[in-house]
Amino acid sequence: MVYKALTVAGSDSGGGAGIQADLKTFQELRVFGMSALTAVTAQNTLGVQGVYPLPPDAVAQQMESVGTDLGADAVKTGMLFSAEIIEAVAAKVRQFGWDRLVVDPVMIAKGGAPLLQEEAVSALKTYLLPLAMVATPNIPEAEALTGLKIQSIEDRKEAAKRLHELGVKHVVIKGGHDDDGEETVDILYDGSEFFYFTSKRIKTKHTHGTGCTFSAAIAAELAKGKTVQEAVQTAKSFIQAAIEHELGIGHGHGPTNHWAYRDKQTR
Ligand SMILES: Nc1ncnc2c1ncn2[C@@H]1O[C@H](COP(=O)(O)OP(=O)(O)OP(=O)(O)O)[C@@H](O)[C@H]1O
Ligand SMILES: Cc1ncc(CO)c(N)n1
Repeated sequence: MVYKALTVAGSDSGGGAGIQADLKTFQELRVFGMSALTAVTAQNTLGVQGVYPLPPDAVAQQMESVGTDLGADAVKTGMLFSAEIIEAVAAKVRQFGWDRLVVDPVMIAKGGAPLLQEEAVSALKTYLLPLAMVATPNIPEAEALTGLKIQSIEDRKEAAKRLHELGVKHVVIKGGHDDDGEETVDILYDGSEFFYFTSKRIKTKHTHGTGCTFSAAIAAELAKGKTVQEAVQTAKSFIQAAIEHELGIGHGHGPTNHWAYRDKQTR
């Protein structure tokens, strides 16, 4: 059986985040990867040097090409840049009935460069999040989407409930940014229960693209027909291995190691 996943995201020339992280992750998890590019970024481990969005029609046409021929068992979105691109992407998701949809609401790169225009946040809430099977905000993104200030686990649970009310079926609020403590905890809310995915916090500066890789791994597992809980568990193990076995390349915040999870399985 060949499982297929489509990523709708931006290109990271440095190869650690965006489309490149997504396709590498799909491949590592034995899922055929396809892409619709939303923007080209000139980017490396030191930061983002340039952002060149594509016309919304070009994004829609790439999705149309995939949808009318190959089809997709799961779809994920990453950097979408503008309200116009968000509307175009949501329309195609509806047209093809892509219900195994993971929305990673990418807003700001680690170095502070904006990857989503501020006025596009409401478009994300209106058009795309209601279609999501899973959404994976980090803490600052969950704050921007809900208007809440998130400090405690209780605050994160409240934010998850608010996002569920927008129509997101499963909300994962990631704990990478909560840098106290020895553990990272990702919280999953399915509308009735909370589930916790905990791992040892790794002390490293090489975390470029962790969010992209994590959400791509969820999409890959959903493409295989796994449940959301199973998919999040595999994604957590995948990103843990990728952070733990850092590559140590570039002069700034380096990429994670996309082949580490497979190495661990086959060793
Ligand atoms: N230092 C760390 N040690 C272990 N796991 C981590 C660490 N940092 C992040 N993670 C995990 O990586 C995943 C992504 O979380 P994070 O909050 O960093 O996403 P993000 O901010 O959206 O990433 P980015 O925007 O850089 O792509 C989560 O599963 C989180 O628990
Ligand atoms: C293209 C792109 N998408 C997402 C992120 C967030 O990590 C990034 N840095 N670059």
